[in-house]
Amino acid sequence: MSMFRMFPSRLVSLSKTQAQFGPLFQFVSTTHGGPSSRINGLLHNHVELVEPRKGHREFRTFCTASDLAAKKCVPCNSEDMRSMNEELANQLIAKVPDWNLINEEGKLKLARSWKVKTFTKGLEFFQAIANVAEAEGHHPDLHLVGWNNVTVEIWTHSVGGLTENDFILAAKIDTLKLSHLLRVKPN
Ligand SMILES: C[C@H](O)[C@H](O)[C@H]1CNC2=NC(N)=NC(=O)C2=N1
Repeated sequence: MSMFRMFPSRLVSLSKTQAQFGPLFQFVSTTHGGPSSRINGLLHNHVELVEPRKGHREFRTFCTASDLAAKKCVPCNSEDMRSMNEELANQLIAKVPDWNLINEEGKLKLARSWKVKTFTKGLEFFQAIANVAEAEGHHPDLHLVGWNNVTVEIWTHSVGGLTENDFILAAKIDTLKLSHLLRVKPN
């Protein structure tokens, strides 16, 4: 499949850096937002062109959670960083199925909650996540409520929404071995 083809536009925005190196690709809709758009950037993962639906063409990337976890967050202050739309967020949330996609007054975020064994194990939990966040230069919002309820929210503050960085961080958090800190849910 040729890398550059004209497709009806689906306004999806990622930073150029992410589009070049990510398994995703960037649609650039024409200025008038009309039907033509171009794919640019490398398609790292198999992309399937789903049958056109009423003039739209849909793409599915097959990047997996481990693909996301193996990637690196890009600096959030790059000038071409923009938040993604809900459609792409709904596609990407499938790659990190234990996370929830929340919409807080129009602001999209990723969120996930756990119950920890003790208050101090909650702090250990945060420290393990903080180590990943510091290594990535991308940071979550951490909540420890009622001594053992932990919630992690991830979004890109510089754009006020979601970017691929957020999904990368969520996928990396999911690779951490933290079950020893967690209360086992009564079955
Ligand atoms: C320069 C550096 O990219 C910024 O300060 C980072 C730090 N960590 C961050 N974390 C998150 N979640 N969003 C940001 O916009 C952000 N910006």
